[in-house]
Amino acid sequence: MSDPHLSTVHVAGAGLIGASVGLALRRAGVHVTLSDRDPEVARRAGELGAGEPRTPAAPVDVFVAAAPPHAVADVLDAAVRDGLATSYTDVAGVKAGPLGELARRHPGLDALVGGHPMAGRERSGPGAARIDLFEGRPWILTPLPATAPEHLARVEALARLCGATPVRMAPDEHDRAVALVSHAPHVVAALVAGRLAAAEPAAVEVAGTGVRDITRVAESDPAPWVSLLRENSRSVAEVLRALRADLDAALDALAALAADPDDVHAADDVRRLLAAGNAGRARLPGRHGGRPEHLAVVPVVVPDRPGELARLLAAIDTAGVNVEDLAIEHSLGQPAGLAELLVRPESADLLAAALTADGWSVHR
Ligand SMILES: NC(=O)C1=CN([C@@H]2O[C@H](COP(=O)(O)OP(=O)(O)OC[C@H]3O[C@@H](n4cnc5c(N)ncnc54)[C@H](O)[C@@H]3O)[C@@H](O)[C@H]2O)C=CC1
Ligand SMILES: O=C(O)C(=O)Cc1ccc(O)cc1
Repeated sequence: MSDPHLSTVHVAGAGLIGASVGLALRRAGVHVTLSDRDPEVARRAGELGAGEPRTPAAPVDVFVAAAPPHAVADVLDAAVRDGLATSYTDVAGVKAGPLGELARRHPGLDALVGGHPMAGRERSGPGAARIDLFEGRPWILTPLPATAPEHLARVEALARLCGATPVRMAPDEHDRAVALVSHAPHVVAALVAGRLAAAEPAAVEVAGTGVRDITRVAESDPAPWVSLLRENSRSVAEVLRALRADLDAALDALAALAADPDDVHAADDVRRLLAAGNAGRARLPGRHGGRPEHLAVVPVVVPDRPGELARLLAAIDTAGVNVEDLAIEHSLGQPAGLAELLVRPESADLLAAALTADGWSVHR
């Protein structure tokens, strides 16, 4: 199929996702107009460069509904009735409900393709928008049985212009997938973080990076998540029920160990639960949304003096090794931090040797 025509887009809902879409499309040369239920939000998004805050003068190539999930069906319904575009899509985190509702209101509508970019932040509003938010991320497209190929191709082109990789799924397949990889984990993160809210200060103060890592998304504003969980309640409940069975198994094993610390069966049950975690985590795609990346870690001690990190980066550059990621562990009052350099396994020995030769303390 030849490249679909895509030079004008209207984004309705100029918050985090809508404004990020606008920024990315404008960079790609697309003419973007914006609207929001709150005109001040559209004005602010426009000021930040996400598009022109006005109704388009003529039908656009694609209309993007970037409003909260519960509002998407009404926003798309009004746009379709007003004939605002050639193709229609949305970005909501749940698909079967809103798209099913729209298909009921417009039977046979062939111009609609559901969409969901798998990228976000813990903050909302246009001020949190990022031009590169979708770079290298999957953008799930959920065509309906009536969707015509030209509209699917046009919305795929929009996802690509935003830097994302389009992935096709059926709407209910999407809802089950995001329940597993996003919605249920969000609830669990919130529950774990919730345990900290009323805990003894002395306990919270010794928290390390582990609890920080698994509770990152618990920083999010609850309101949009209530909306998502309401719309995807069945699929999320299914994942949480399975998790409850795992928790019960962990509790049984711990009770057995409390009664008899030498109970080898109970210890093996605990080991199996933790090993299942290793297996699940190993299946997660890498940062670029591709196949799992098994990166090696090269930990290096960085003295707590000005310029040391820059000196380390220069040494890595000299070694000619590509660092895929970098994390720094540092405790206040400690004379040194630990930089964890993530590299492809075949480069780890080379980097460790080069840094050691340059006088760095490499912990391997
Ligand atoms: N926040 C995230 O991490 C992600 C969110 N999404 C989806 O993107 C959509 C928007 O979410 P965010 O940008 O995060 O929220 P946001 O709160 O930053 O922006 C939503 C905007 O929609 C506007 N709005 C509400 N009702 C409207 C209506 N009827 N017509 C026009 N505008 C309306 C609000 O005034 C607000 O400015 C949601 O459907 C969400 O599920 C998708 C991927 C990631
Ligand atoms: O933080 C993460 O892991 C995300 O992937 C963010 C995210 C949040 C909400 C969505 O609907 C989609 C993606």
